[in-house]
Amino acid sequence: MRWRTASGKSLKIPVSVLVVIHTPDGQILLLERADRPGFWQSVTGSLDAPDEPPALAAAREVFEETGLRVGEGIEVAAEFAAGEPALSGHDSVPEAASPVKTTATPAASGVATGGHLLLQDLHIQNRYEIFAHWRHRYGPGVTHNTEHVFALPVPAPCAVRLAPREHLAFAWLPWAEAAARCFSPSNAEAIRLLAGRLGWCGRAVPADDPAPDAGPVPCCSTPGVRPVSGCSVPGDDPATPADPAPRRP
Ligand SMILES: Nc1nc2c(c(=O)[nH]1)N=C([C@H](O)[C@H](O)COP(=O)(O)OP(=O)(O)OP(=O)(O)O)CN2
Repeated sequence: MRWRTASGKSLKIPVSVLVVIHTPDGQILLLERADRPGFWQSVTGSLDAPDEPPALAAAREVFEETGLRVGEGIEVAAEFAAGEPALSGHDSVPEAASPVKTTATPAASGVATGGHLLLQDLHIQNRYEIFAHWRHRYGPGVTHNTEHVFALPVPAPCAVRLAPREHLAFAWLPWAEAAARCFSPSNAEAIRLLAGRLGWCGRAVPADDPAPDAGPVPCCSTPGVRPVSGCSVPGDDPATPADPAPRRP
């Protein structure tokens, strides 16, 4: 979102949220940016106003970008659970998405209802250098952005309602594939962190007290599950997306 200055110029506030939407078994929802096709990411967005609480911004961005409402249950259509798109229109389920498993129980109508969606504040703040190609959207001299990280567990992969001006497609991917596909280093790191915490790597790791000499969690880049502080930026402007874009209709 943009913040309008007194002069009427619309500028982004350099404080944003990142919301990793995931299933219990490590499927991650990724969205393909409309302004950069082939660039995939979790839900992101800047604060609407300097005093907007990050948790509210996270819930707002989730709704704007996916149609999912934090605090409400979701419906997983039986057809989608079987691997077919549940919604018509611009939404798509790219072939790259893994076979869908659902823990929800189909009701007589063919629609299964999940539990309430609860946002989880991971209490992680990443401070990253803003890519050169996006710096013009911020005020003069602004070079860094602070990103607050949240997770949103959902019971099963579901079709989402995209905001066509912001995104072209969505995909549910296994966590390792999703992390590899994200263009944003801090997004990939958050997914790997969740994989360590939730045991998708093969073993669960306690969040608060990883053994100091335990070494890295297999298949996670983050040793233990210590919060990321100050995400490193390997390159300023990624010339190409992490992976070729999944197929779209
Ligand atoms: N090292 C960097 N990592 C990341 C950067 C970056 O500039 N450097 N940027 C992002 C953001 O995903 C990207 O800037 C988009 O941010 P977002 O706030 O979602 O902006 P949008 O234009 O999509 O939208 P609003 O919803 O209007 O805020 C990630 N990592």
